[in-house]
Amino acid sequence: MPEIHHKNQSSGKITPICENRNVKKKLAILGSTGSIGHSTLSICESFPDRYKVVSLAAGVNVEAAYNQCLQWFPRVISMATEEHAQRLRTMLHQAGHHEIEVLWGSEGATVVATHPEVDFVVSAIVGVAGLEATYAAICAGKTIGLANKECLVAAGDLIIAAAKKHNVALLPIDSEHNAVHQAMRGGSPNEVKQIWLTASGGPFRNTPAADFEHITPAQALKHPTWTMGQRITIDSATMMNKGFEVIEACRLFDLPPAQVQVTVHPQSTVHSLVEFVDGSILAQISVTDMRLPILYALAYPERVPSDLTFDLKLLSHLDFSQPDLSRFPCLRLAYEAAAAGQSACIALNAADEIAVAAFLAGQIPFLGIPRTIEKVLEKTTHASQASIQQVLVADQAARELARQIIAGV
Ligand SMILES: NC(=O)C1=CN([C@@H]2O[C@H](COP(=O)(O)OP(=O)(O)OC[C@H]3O[C@@H](n4cnc5c(N)ncnc54)[C@H](OP(=O)(O)O)[C@@H]3O)[C@@H](O)[C@H]2O)C=CC1
Ligand SMILES: CC(=O)[C@@H](O)[C@H](O)COP(=O)(O)O
Ligand SMILES: [Mn+2]
Repeated sequence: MPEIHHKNQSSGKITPICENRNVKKKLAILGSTGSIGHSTLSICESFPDRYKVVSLAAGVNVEAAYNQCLQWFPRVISMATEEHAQRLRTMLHQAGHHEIEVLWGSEGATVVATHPEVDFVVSAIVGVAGLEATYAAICAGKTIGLANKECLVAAGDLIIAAAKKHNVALLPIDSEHNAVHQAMRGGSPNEVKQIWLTASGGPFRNTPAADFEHITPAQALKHPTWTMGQRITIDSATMMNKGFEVIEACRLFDLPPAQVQVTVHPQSTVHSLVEFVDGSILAQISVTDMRLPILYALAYPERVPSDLTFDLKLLSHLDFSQPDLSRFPCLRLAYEAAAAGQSACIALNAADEIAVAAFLAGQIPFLGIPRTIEKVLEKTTHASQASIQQVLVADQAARELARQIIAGV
């Protein structure tokens, strides 16, 4: 059995580099209190002369948002609800900080993302909750560091069209797409034969099918190689995360699903591969630490020196194998949704979000996640969504359907 190295995401600090740069990139961070938000702020700490935090958006973690305000003094911060914004405002006012504007909801996050001083937006709110603000940032001409894959699953066509129209760079932070983005610099798009997204296989890579029904949330939340938020961790356990990533890759790199392959690579050191028509395969290899793809996106097109070094000994044993679609039906469902079109992709993501929450709440078993999604997809009819508002309407309908299925109505 090969030894798989320990998770090291965001462990330790990158040695701070002071460069006395005159021009700093000015950042909005959507999802600042989450795993990606935390890693992004760690980069800002390490490169104080390169990056300045202008605005933040968070959900319900008022304590963390308050601490970030005291460290970064953003011009504006937004919370998920009015109640959470009011609690944060009160804490800031009691500490004598009246200068930080506190907003809430999707509108508040949109103000954060489109702030006139901001030139780079890190999109890392989890789920479709981040869609409106990300879309608005693109339309406002901001460069996007995109971690939020659900945006591309639900509204990929609209996002890509807006990015083209406004000449905006969408720089992938998701580790696999970041790897593909790096490898793509080795050839032109029409020279690509196919891409290979690596999948860790999650905590149940070797679990027999008969045991899947009894998987608990605590077991599913133990990702073997990455430390991440709860939704993506469960999605990795079902391999829906890889399904979303297939759709994300189709959108970002303008490829049909047949040219986006998945290979199970439990070491999570090869972050993905691009196969070119001449037979060459370019892979991106680095530490299992999200700060590297975040730094790549923030610094692009430059490369910034860091001490996120990779130990070549970790390449002494690498495994790659085919995913097992019978034990991981979510990956099959995602390929089917990708082929079926936008309405199916919206339903795929919405049903998954509801089903994952129900699993974590102990309302459905692990296998209830794919069962719920499959039933929602069966009942989803094709319609065209020509605006973000129409996407959100379809998203709400699919959520309602998933809730009804879970309730057994
Ligand atoms: N973590 C990772 O390594 C990777 C993550 N991604 C993607 O990045 C995104 C973020 O993931 P991750 O950081 O792990 O997730 P987390 O759950 O750790 O963080 C989610 C963030 O979103 C905020 N949030 C949730 N709901 C709302 C809302 N309604 N309004 C405003 N903010 C909200 C949370 O705020 P609060 O905590 O205050 O409630 C938190 O800041 C996801 O789309 C994920 O798929 C992609 C690749 C890797
Ligand atoms: C870090 C990252 O990009 C995650 O999306 C990761 O890929 C999840 O691991 P899985 O490969 O198990 O889905
Ligand atoms: Mn990923």
